Order: sequence, then structure tokens, then C-alpha cells
Amino acid sequence: MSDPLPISPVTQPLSGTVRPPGSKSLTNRALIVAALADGGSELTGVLDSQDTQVMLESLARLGFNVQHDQSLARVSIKGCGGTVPAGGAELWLENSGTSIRFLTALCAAGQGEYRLDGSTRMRERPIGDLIAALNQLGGHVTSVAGTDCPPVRVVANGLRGGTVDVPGSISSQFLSAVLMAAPTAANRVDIQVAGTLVSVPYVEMTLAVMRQFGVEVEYDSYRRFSIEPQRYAPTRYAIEPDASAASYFFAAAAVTGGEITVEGLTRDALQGDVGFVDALAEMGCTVIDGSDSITVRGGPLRGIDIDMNAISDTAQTLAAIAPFAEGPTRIRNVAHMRHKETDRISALVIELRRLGARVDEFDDGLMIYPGPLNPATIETYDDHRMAMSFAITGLKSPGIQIADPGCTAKTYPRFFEDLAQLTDAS
Ligand SMILES: O=C(O)C1=C[C@@H](OP(=O)(O)O)[C@@H](O)[C@H](O)C1
Ligand SMILES: C=C(OP(=O)(O)O)C(=O)O
Repeated sequence: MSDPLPISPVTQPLSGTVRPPGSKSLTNRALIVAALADGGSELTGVLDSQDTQVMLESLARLGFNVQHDQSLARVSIKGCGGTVPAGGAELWLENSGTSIRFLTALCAAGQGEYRLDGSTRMRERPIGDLIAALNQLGGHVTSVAGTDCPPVRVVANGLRGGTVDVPGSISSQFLSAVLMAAPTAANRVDIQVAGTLVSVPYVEMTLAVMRQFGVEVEYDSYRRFSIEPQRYAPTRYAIEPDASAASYFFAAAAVTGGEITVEGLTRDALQGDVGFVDALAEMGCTVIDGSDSITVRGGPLRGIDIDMNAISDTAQTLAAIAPFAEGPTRIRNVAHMRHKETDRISALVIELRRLGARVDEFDDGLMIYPGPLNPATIETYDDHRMAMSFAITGLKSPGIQIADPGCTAKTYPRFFEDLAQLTDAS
């Protein structure tokens, strides 16, 4: 655990320009489909963080030829035409949900015995729905401890294909994992989503990346998908900056009344989390769309009532600035946040109350009331987004310290350096 980090409130509105590192979600998707492609791909703008390092290390263990140039944020990877070279491996995925879910499906497309495991929290994160789906497609996948959580054992002999139900209400990552592996199956895969589908923009992102690597999916309003056996094409692929990471900088502008530009992202980004700026606009900020950037200009904030199901990784960002708005903020329809790095609804409620805020907890979200905050050390629960979100609260309210700030390494190892660059320049 790293030492607590005190955050100094800003003395004037925070202004400047920042370019966050590459998107975690795009990096891990591009790596999976490039590994399944028919030859060498080159990815640029690759995120270098714990979640992508465990993916890269795993692909190397699986026998893929992967070259990572960290200084240039570039990865070259030689795909094996829909197969996995090593006939078995043990993979360690820390607490990276995308990595363990996407790689479980990739391993099922291989030949041999694989074991996938991760941190204590990872062993509490559900994966049973994905296991059941892969087994319907001819896989032999089990939860080793019978918990429907990792560790996972895959005895692989390729996927047969056929018809499969994929539940969507716990995590969209199960559907994304099945979609990306589906073109390697011997026969057509017909997917039917069971129940509601959470985090829909991430499924749109999966389909977009598959298309960019030359694979076509027929689908009908995110309920039914059909994938014929196909090969991914080797591709030169540029990864967008991370839109969830951008939310902290947009929130910093909002809460300090400053003006911050995030470069490399527009509303056309493949990441749904760019939509966080619409929430800020509803709270009273001005959003300025550039040709290759988005700028947020802060102002007096008003509380809002918002469904954040599609962009739940930014719900903590919003909750962390909500105490400064006029009127309460209600965040709805994010029950799936309870299955992430920590139970994020519960963590938000505890930490906002520690600061003296009035908060109501609901099964599906929370309500935050405005009011002055007191000094406190914020517990981060090994959740990068708790650390980054409450750092923004600390720009406005004195005496806030972030416990274990090193946990941002999961997706943004240099977060506090990038934030300091903005605060030092203002
Ligand atoms: O597919 C993805 O890249 C992700 C999907 C979301 O998870 P859920 O689908 O579990 O909500 C999101 O929270 C996560 O950070 C990344
Ligand atoms: C939920 C997250 O990650 P994952 O599910 O990939 O571990 C996140 O980055 O906020």
C-alpha cells in the first residue's frame, strides 16, 4: 500500500490541456482480436497499466509473439489465425475484469488446459454466466471452486458454435467476450441476450473493433447477434485516449469553475464514457466540441437526476463533485457497479459520509445532498476510480487525503502527475 496523498485545494480555477493515456477497453479488445487475426497487427496509443500489462503478459504466455515498445506506446503482435499457440497455460489477471473475461473466451478457442486466476477481489467477481455461455458453444469451462467466480479452468478443444443465451444484467463483458471469440467457432454462433443488458456502449465498442479488424456481425438492437466463421484481418490500429480517465479532468474544470481541454477525444469516440460531458452540461457546465478535443468550462453546478447505466465508470466522478452542486444529485440504474473493483455504491456512500455529506443509498444507486465537507482520509478499496474521483473533491474542499494513491496503477499509473501538471500550471 502506498502512503496517503494530501490533495491541495486550488486557489484559482483550474485551466489547461491534457491528453490521457490510451483507453483500457480499446487496448484490451484490440489485443484480443489482433491475437486471433491472420498475421501481424500494430497497435498505437496502447495503454501501459496493470490491466493491460496482465493482458500482454498472458498473451505472451499463451505463445503469441508480442513486442511492446513502452516509450512509443506501441505493440506489435502476430495473430495465429483464430488459434492459440500454447497447448495450455496458467494466467494471472490481478483484478482486471476485461482481461479475465476476454481471455477465458480466447482460451476456449484454443487446444489444451488453461487456468485463469486473479486477486482476492477477482475471486469474488462473477464469471458464471460467461462459463455457461462458452459451454453452450462446446467449451469445457469450470469455476474451480464452484463459486461461479475465478479461478477458471478451461479444457479447450476449440468452439463448436451454435445457439447461446448470454445474460446481460451483471456485466456486458460476458457478451463482449463471446462476441470476440465467436468468429473462431467451427459453425455459426447465434447469440440471444437474456434479461436486460448493462453498459451497452461497451458492446457497441466491441462490434466496432471487430469491424475494424474485418469481422462482420449481424445484429438486431443488441438482443440478437449472428456471427459466421471468419478470420480477423491484421490491422494497424490507433487507440483513442481513455474517456473514463478524461472524466476526472472534466470534473476538475466543473468544480473549480475553470476550463479544461482533453485532446484526442471527440463525441465520435468509440467510448460511451465521452457522454459524461452531457451530465456536466446538465449540471450547468459549457461543453465545447473541437475537431480533435472536448473542452469543459465550469460554472455554478446544479444537482441532477441521472441514469448512468451506460456510463457507470463515471458515476464515481459525478458523485465526488455532487456535494458542491445546488440541490441533490440522484444517480440511478447502476446496480452493476456493485460487482466491480469493489462494491462501488457502498464505497461511495461510506466515503461521502466520512466527509460529512448527507447520502441516501439505494439498491440501484445513491442520492447525494449538497453541503460543506470536512477534512478526511478517503479509503480507496484498491479501486483506482475511488482514488481519482475523490482527488477531484480535494481540489475544492480542504484537508482531503487519498489513501493508497498507487491503486491508480490499474488504469492510469501517472494520474497524479498529470493532475499536478494542471494544478501547477494554473
Ligand atoms: O467492456 C469493457 O471494456 C468494460 C465494461 C464495463 O463493465 P461492465 O460491463 O461489467 O459494466 C466497464 O465498467 C469496464 O470498466 C470496462
Ligand atoms: C470496472 C472496471 O474494470 P474491469 O471490470 O475491467 O476490472 C473499471 O476500470 O472501472
